[in-house]
Amino acid sequence: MPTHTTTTHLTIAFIGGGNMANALIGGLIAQGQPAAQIEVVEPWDEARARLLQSFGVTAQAAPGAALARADLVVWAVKPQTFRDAAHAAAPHLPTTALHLSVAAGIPTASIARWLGSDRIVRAMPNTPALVQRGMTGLFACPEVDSAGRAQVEQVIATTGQWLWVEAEAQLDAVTALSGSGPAYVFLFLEAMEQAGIAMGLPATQARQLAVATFQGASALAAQSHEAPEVLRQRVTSKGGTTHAAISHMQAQGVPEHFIAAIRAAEQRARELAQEFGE
Ligand SMILES: NC(=O)C1=CN([C@@H]2O[C@H](COP(=O)(O)OP(=O)(O)OC[C@H]3O[C@@H](n4cnc5c(N)ncnc54)[C@H](OP(=O)(O)O)[C@@H]3O)[C@@H](O)[C@H]2O)C=CC1
Ligand SMILES: O=C(O)[C@@H]1CCC=N1
Repeated sequence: MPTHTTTTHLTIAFIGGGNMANALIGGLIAQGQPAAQIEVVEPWDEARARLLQSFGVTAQAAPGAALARADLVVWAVKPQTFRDAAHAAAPHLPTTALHLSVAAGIPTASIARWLGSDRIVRAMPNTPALVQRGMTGLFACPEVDSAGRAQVEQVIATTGQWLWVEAEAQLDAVTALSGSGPAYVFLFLEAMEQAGIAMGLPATQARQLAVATFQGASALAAQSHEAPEVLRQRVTSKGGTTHAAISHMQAQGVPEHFIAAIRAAEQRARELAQEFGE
Protein backbone atom coordinates (compact mmCIF):
# COMPACT_ATOMS: atom_id res chain seq x y z
CA MET A 1 0.00 0.00 0.00
CA PRO A 2 1.53 3.38 -0.94
CA THR A 3 1.87 5.90 1.88
CA HIS A 4 1.48 9.07 -0.19
CA THR A 5 0.36 10.27 -3.60
CA THR A 6 -0.18 13.50 -5.53
CA THR A 7 -3.43 15.37 -4.89
CA THR A 8 -5.42 16.93 -7.75
CA HIS A 9 -6.57 19.82 -5.57
CA LEU A 10 -10.22 19.17 -4.93
CA THR A 11 -12.01 21.82 -2.93
CA ILE A 12 -12.37 20.19 0.48
CA ALA A 13 -14.71 21.43 3.20
CA PHE A 14 -14.16 20.40 6.81
CA ILE A 15 -17.08 20.53 9.21
CA GLY A 16 -15.28 20.73 12.55
CA GLY A 17 -11.75 22.10 12.86
CA GLY A 18 -10.41 20.24 15.91
CA ASN A 19 -7.67 17.64 16.42
CA MET A 20 -8.52 15.24 13.61
CA ALA A 21 -9.27 18.03 11.10
CA ASN A 22 -5.89 19.59 11.93
CA ALA A 23 -4.12 16.28 11.30
CA LEU A 24 -5.79 15.90 7.90
CA ILE A 25 -5.36 19.55 6.90
CA GLY A 26 -1.69 19.43 7.94
CA GLY A 27 -1.13 16.42 5.69
CA LEU A 28 -2.97 18.02 2.77
CA ILE A 29 -1.05 21.32 3.03
CA ALA A 30 2.27 19.44 3.30
CA GLN A 31 1.40 17.61 0.07
CA GLY A 32 0.65 20.88 -1.79
CA GLN A 33 -3.11 21.35 -1.34
CA PRO A 34 -3.68 25.16 -1.64
CA ALA A 35 -5.08 26.66 1.58
CA ALA A 36 -7.57 28.59 -0.58
CA GLN A 37 -9.12 25.26 -1.60
CA ILE A 38 -9.83 24.26 1.97
CA GLU A 39 -13.01 25.48 3.67
CA VAL A 40 -13.53 24.91 7.39
CA VAL A 41 -16.58 25.44 9.60
CA GLU A 42 -15.46 25.68 13.21
CA PRO A 43 -17.44 27.56 15.90
CA TRP A 44 -14.58 27.88 18.40
CA ASP A 45 -12.56 31.15 17.99
CA GLU A 46 -9.28 29.66 19.24
CA ALA A 47 -9.52 26.69 16.89
CA ARG A 48 -10.09 29.04 13.93
CA ALA A 49 -7.06 31.12 14.99
CA ARG A 50 -4.94 27.94 15.19
CA LEU A 51 -5.95 26.93 11.65
CA LEU A 52 -4.99 30.35 10.29
CA GLN A 53 -1.68 30.43 12.13
CA SER A 54 -0.67 26.81 11.39
CA PHE A 55 -1.87 26.44 7.81
CA GLY A 56 -3.07 29.84 6.49
CA VAL A 57 -6.60 28.42 6.34
CA THR A 58 -9.42 30.88 7.06
CA ALA A 59 -12.25 29.08 8.86
CA GLN A 60 -15.85 30.24 9.18
CA ALA A 61 -17.77 30.23 12.47
CA ALA A 62 -20.93 28.89 10.81
CA PRO A 63 -21.88 27.20 7.53
CA GLY A 64 -22.44 29.56 4.59
CA ALA A 65 -22.24 30.10 0.84
CA ALA A 66 -18.54 29.16 0.66
CA LEU A 67 -19.50 25.50 1.15
CA ALA A 68 -21.25 25.44 -2.25
CA ARG A 69 -17.94 24.79 -4.07
CA ALA A 70 -17.01 21.71 -2.01
CA ASP A 71 -16.11 18.56 -3.97
CA LEU A 72 -15.49 16.63 -0.78
CA VAL A 73 -16.94 17.29 2.68
CA VAL A 74 -15.01 15.93 5.65
CA TRP A 75 -17.14 15.50 8.78
CA ALA A 76 -14.71 15.94 11.71
CA VAL A 77 -17.14 16.76 14.50
CA LYS A 78 -17.75 14.68 17.61
CA PRO A 79 -20.42 11.96 17.31
CA GLN A 80 -22.46 13.92 19.86
CA THR A 81 -22.67 17.02 17.60
CA PHE A 82 -22.78 15.35 14.17
CA ARG A 83 -26.57 15.48 13.68
CA ASP A 84 -26.88 19.19 14.56
CA ALA A 85 -23.83 20.04 12.45
CA ALA A 86 -25.28 18.08 9.51
CA HIS A 87 -28.64 19.82 9.69
CA ALA A 88 -26.94 23.24 9.83
CA ALA A 89 -24.52 22.61 6.94
CA ALA A 90 -26.63 20.46 4.58
CA PRO A 91 -28.58 23.35 2.96
CA HIS A 92 -25.28 24.96 1.86
CA LEU A 93 -23.67 21.84 0.39
CA PRO A 94 -23.85 20.81 -3.27
CA THR A 95 -25.86 17.63 -3.87
CA THR A 96 -22.90 16.29 -5.90
CA ALA A 97 -20.45 16.40 -2.97
CA LEU A 98 -18.78 13.27 -1.70
CA HIS A 99 -18.95 12.93 2.10
CA LEU A 100 -16.16 11.56 4.28
CA SER A 101 -16.95 11.05 7.97
CA VAL A 102 -14.27 10.39 10.59
CA ALA A 103 -16.78 10.24 13.45
CA ALA A 104 -16.55 7.13 15.62
CA GLY A 105 -19.63 4.93 15.62
CA ILE A 106 -22.05 7.05 13.56
CA PRO A 107 -23.40 4.76 10.78
CA THR A 108 -23.71 5.71 7.11
CA ALA A 109 -27.49 5.15 7.36
CA SER A 110 -27.74 8.00 9.89
CA ILE A 111 -25.46 10.28 7.88
CA ALA A 112 -27.44 9.56 4.69
CA ARG A 113 -30.69 10.42 6.47
CA TRP A 114 -29.29 13.71 7.81
CA LEU A 115 -27.67 14.78 4.52
CA GLY A 116 -30.04 13.32 1.93
CA SER A 117 -27.07 11.72 0.12
CA ASP A 118 -25.70 8.18 -0.15
CA ARG A 119 -22.29 9.25 -1.44
CA ILE A 120 -20.63 8.53 1.90
CA VAL A 121 -17.31 7.07 2.96
CA ARG A 122 -16.52 6.48 6.61
CA ALA A 123 -12.91 6.70 7.78
CA MET A 124 -11.34 5.82 11.09
CA PRO A 125 -7.92 7.51 11.22
CA ASN A 126 -5.59 7.91 14.20
CA THR A 127 -3.47 10.75 15.58
CA PRO A 128 -0.10 9.58 14.19
CA ALA A 129 -1.62 11.14 11.05
CA LEU A 130 -0.11 14.33 12.51
CA VAL A 131 3.36 13.00 11.63
CA GLN A 132 2.28 11.22 8.40
CA ARG A 133 2.41 7.83 10.19
CA GLY A 134 -1.34 7.38 10.56
CA MET A 135 -3.35 4.21 9.98
CA THR A 136 -6.87 4.59 8.61
CA GLY A 137 -9.68 2.10 8.07
CA LEU A 138 -12.13 3.02 5.29
CA PHE A 139 -15.64 1.85 4.37
CA ALA A 140 -17.58 3.06 1.32
CA CYS A 141 -21.33 2.93 0.64
CA PRO A 142 -22.19 1.05 -2.58
CA GLU A 143 -23.16 4.40 -4.18
CA VAL A 144 -19.52 5.57 -4.04
CA ASP A 145 -17.79 4.68 -7.32
CA SER A 146 -14.10 3.99 -7.88
CA ALA A 147 -13.44 7.68 -8.68
CA GLY A 148 -14.97 8.62 -5.31
CA ARG A 149 -12.84 6.05 -3.52
CA ALA A 150 -9.76 7.41 -5.29
CA GLN A 151 -10.61 10.95 -4.13
CA VAL A 152 -10.79 9.72 -0.54
CA GLU A 153 -7.51 7.85 -0.92
CA GLN A 154 -5.84 11.06 -2.17
CA VAL A 155 -6.78 12.78 1.06
CA ILE A 156 -6.04 9.92 3.44
CA ALA A 157 -2.73 9.11 1.73
CA THR A 158 -1.36 12.45 2.98
CA THR A 159 -1.59 11.08 6.54
CA GLY A 160 -0.05 7.61 6.15
CA GLN A 161 -1.40 4.12 5.40
CA TRP A 162 -4.98 2.98 4.86
CA LEU A 163 -7.05 -0.12 4.22
CA TRP A 164 -10.65 -0.73 3.11
CA VAL A 165 -12.98 -2.95 5.17
CA GLU A 166 -15.75 -5.01 3.56
CA ALA A 167 -18.47 -4.53 6.18
CA GLU A 168 -19.38 -1.31 7.98
CA ALA A 169 -19.56 -3.12 11.34
CA GLN A 170 -15.83 -3.84 11.01
CA LEU A 171 -15.15 -0.12 11.45
CA ASP A 172 -16.01 -0.52 15.14
CA ALA A 173 -13.15 -3.02 15.39
CA VAL A 174 -10.84 -0.62 13.51
CA THR A 175 -11.87 2.14 15.92
CA ALA A 176 -11.07 -0.06 18.92
CA LEU A 177 -7.73 -1.27 17.51
CA SER A 178 -6.06 1.56 15.60
CA GLY A 179 -8.35 4.57 16.16
CA SER A 180 -8.03 4.43 19.95
CA GLY A 181 -4.81 2.39 19.74
CA PRO A 182 -2.30 5.25 20.06
CA ALA A 183 -3.69 5.89 23.56
CA TYR A 184 -2.88 2.29 24.56
CA VAL A 185 0.68 2.74 23.31
CA PHE A 186 1.02 6.03 25.21
CA LEU A 187 -0.25 4.32 28.39
CA PHE A 188 2.43 1.64 28.01
CA LEU A 189 5.04 4.35 27.37
CA GLU A 190 3.94 6.15 30.54
CA ALA A 191 4.29 2.94 32.57
CA MET A 192 7.70 2.09 31.05
CA GLU A 193 8.94 5.62 31.78
CA GLN A 194 7.68 5.39 35.38
CA ALA A 195 9.39 2.03 35.84
CA GLY A 196 12.64 3.41 34.42
CA ILE A 197 12.57 6.34 36.85
CA ALA A 198 11.78 4.00 39.76
CA MET A 199 14.83 1.92 38.80
CA GLY A 200 17.08 4.99 38.96
CA LEU A 201 17.24 6.30 35.39
CA PRO A 202 16.86 10.00 34.56
CA ALA A 203 13.36 10.73 33.16
CA THR A 204 14.70 11.80 29.73
CA GLN A 205 16.66 8.57 29.36
CA ALA A 206 13.73 6.45 30.55
CA ARG A 207 11.48 8.07 27.93
CA GLN A 208 14.08 7.70 25.16
CA LEU A 209 14.55 4.01 25.98
CA ALA A 210 10.77 3.37 26.03
CA VAL A 211 9.94 5.30 22.83
CA ALA A 212 12.87 3.84 20.87
CA THR A 213 11.89 0.35 21.99
CA PHE A 214 8.34 0.81 20.65
CA GLN A 215 9.70 2.25 17.40
CA GLY A 216 12.22 -0.56 16.96
CA ALA A 217 9.87 -3.40 17.89
CA SER A 218 7.15 -1.99 15.59
CA ALA A 219 9.62 -1.68 12.71
CA LEU A 220 10.83 -5.25 13.31
CA ALA A 221 7.24 -6.59 13.41
CA ALA A 222 6.38 -4.64 10.22
CA GLN A 223 9.39 -5.99 8.30
CA SER A 224 9.42 -9.55 9.66
CA HIS A 225 7.54 -12.50 8.20
CA GLU A 226 7.32 -13.98 11.71
CA ALA A 227 4.29 -13.55 13.97
CA PRO A 228 4.66 -11.26 17.01
CA GLU A 229 4.48 -14.38 19.20
CA VAL A 230 7.66 -15.76 17.58
CA LEU A 231 9.44 -12.39 17.83
CA ARG A 232 8.49 -12.28 21.53
CA GLN A 233 9.86 -15.78 22.13
CA ARG A 234 13.20 -14.73 20.57
CA VAL A 235 13.57 -12.00 23.20
CA THR A 236 12.61 -14.38 26.00
CA SER A 237 15.75 -16.28 27.04
CA LYS A 238 15.09 -19.32 29.18
CA GLY A 239 15.28 -18.38 32.86
CA GLY A 240 16.16 -14.79 31.93
CA THR A 241 14.85 -11.29 32.59
CA THR A 242 12.15 -11.17 29.89
CA HIS A 243 10.74 -14.47 31.12
CA ALA A 244 10.39 -12.93 34.59
CA ALA A 245 8.46 -9.95 33.19
CA ILE A 246 6.24 -11.87 30.75
CA SER A 247 5.41 -14.54 33.36
CA HIS A 248 4.34 -11.80 35.76
CA MET A 249 2.10 -10.20 33.09
CA GLN A 250 0.54 -13.55 32.19
CA ALA A 251 -0.06 -14.48 35.85
CA GLN A 252 -1.81 -11.11 36.31
CA GLY A 253 -3.98 -11.72 33.22
CA VAL A 254 -2.56 -8.69 31.38
CA PRO A 255 -3.20 -10.10 27.85
CA GLU A 256 -6.81 -11.04 28.73
CA HIS A 257 -7.44 -7.65 30.36
CA PHE A 258 -5.95 -5.88 27.35
CA ILE A 259 -8.23 -7.78 24.96
CA ALA A 260 -11.24 -7.02 27.18
CA ALA A 261 -10.30 -3.32 27.17
CA ILE A 262 -10.22 -3.26 23.36
CA ARG A 263 -13.62 -4.99 23.27
CA ALA A 264 -14.92 -2.25 25.59
CA ALA A 265 -13.85 0.33 23.01
CA GLU A 266 -15.66 -1.64 20.28
CA GLN A 267 -18.79 -1.79 22.45
CA ARG A 268 -18.59 1.98 23.07
CA ALA A 269 -18.48 2.56 19.29
CA ARG A 270 -21.76 0.60 19.00
CA GLU A 271 -23.26 2.63 21.84
CA LEU A 272 -22.29 5.90 20.13
CA ALA A 273 -24.33 4.77 17.10
CA GLN A 274 -27.37 4.12 19.30
CA GLU A 275 -27.03 7.27 21.41
CA PHE A 276 -26.20 9.78 18.68
CA GLY A 277 -27.22 8.15 15.38
CA GLU A 278 -30.98 8.79 15.60
N1 LIG B 1 -8.96 12.27 18.25
C1 LIG B 1 -8.76 11.08 17.70
O1 LIG B 1 -7.77 10.37 17.97
C2 LIG B 1 -9.74 10.56 16.69
C3 LIG B 1 -10.96 11.14 16.50
N2 LIG B 1 -11.85 10.63 15.58
C4 LIG B 1 -13.16 11.24 15.39
O2 LIG B 1 -12.95 12.54 14.90
C5 LIG B 1 -14.03 13.35 15.29
C6 LIG B 1 -13.48 14.64 15.82
O3 LIG B 1 -12.66 14.33 16.94
P1 LIG B 1 -11.57 15.35 17.45
O4 LIG B 1 -10.96 16.06 16.29
O5 LIG B 1 -10.71 14.61 18.40
O6 LIG B 1 -12.53 16.36 18.27
P2 LIG B 1 -12.33 17.90 18.53
O7 LIG B 1 -13.24 18.24 19.68
O8 LIG B 1 -10.90 18.24 18.62
O9 LIG B 1 -12.89 18.59 17.20
C7 LIG B 1 -14.25 18.74 16.88
C8 LIG B 1 -14.48 20.23 16.58
O10 LIG B 1 -15.77 20.40 16.00
C9 LIG B 1 -16.29 21.62 16.52
N3 LIG B 1 -17.74 21.69 16.36
C10 LIG B 1 -18.71 21.48 17.29
N4 LIG B 1 -19.93 21.66 16.75
C11 LIG B 1 -19.74 22.00 15.46
C12 LIG B 1 -20.60 22.34 14.38
N5 LIG B 1 -21.92 22.34 14.55
N6 LIG B 1 -20.06 22.63 13.19
C13 LIG B 1 -18.74 22.62 13.02
N7 LIG B 1 -17.85 22.32 14.00
C14 LIG B 1 -18.35 22.02 15.21
C15 LIG B 1 -15.84 21.59 17.95
O11 LIG B 1 -15.93 22.88 18.53
P3 LIG B 1 -16.27 22.98 20.11
O12 LIG B 1 -15.12 22.41 20.83
O13 LIG B 1 -16.48 24.44 20.31
O14 LIG B 1 -17.53 22.16 20.32
C16 LIG B 1 -14.41 21.10 17.83
O15 LIG B 1 -13.49 22.14 17.63
C17 LIG B 1 -14.85 12.58 16.31
O16 LIG B 1 -16.06 12.19 15.72
C18 LIG B 1 -13.98 11.38 16.64
O17 LIG B 1 -14.78 10.22 16.85
C19 LIG B 1 -11.50 9.59 14.77
C20 LIG B 1 -10.28 8.99 14.90
C21 LIG B 1 -9.32 9.39 15.90
O1 LIG C 1 -11.97 8.22 21.66
C1 LIG C 1 -12.68 8.39 20.65
O2 LIG C 1 -13.92 8.25 20.73
C2 LIG C 1 -12.06 8.76 19.34
C3 LIG C 1 -12.30 7.71 18.30
C4 LIG C 1 -11.00 6.98 18.16
C5 LIG C 1 -10.04 7.81 18.86
N1 LIG C 1 -10.62 8.80 19.46
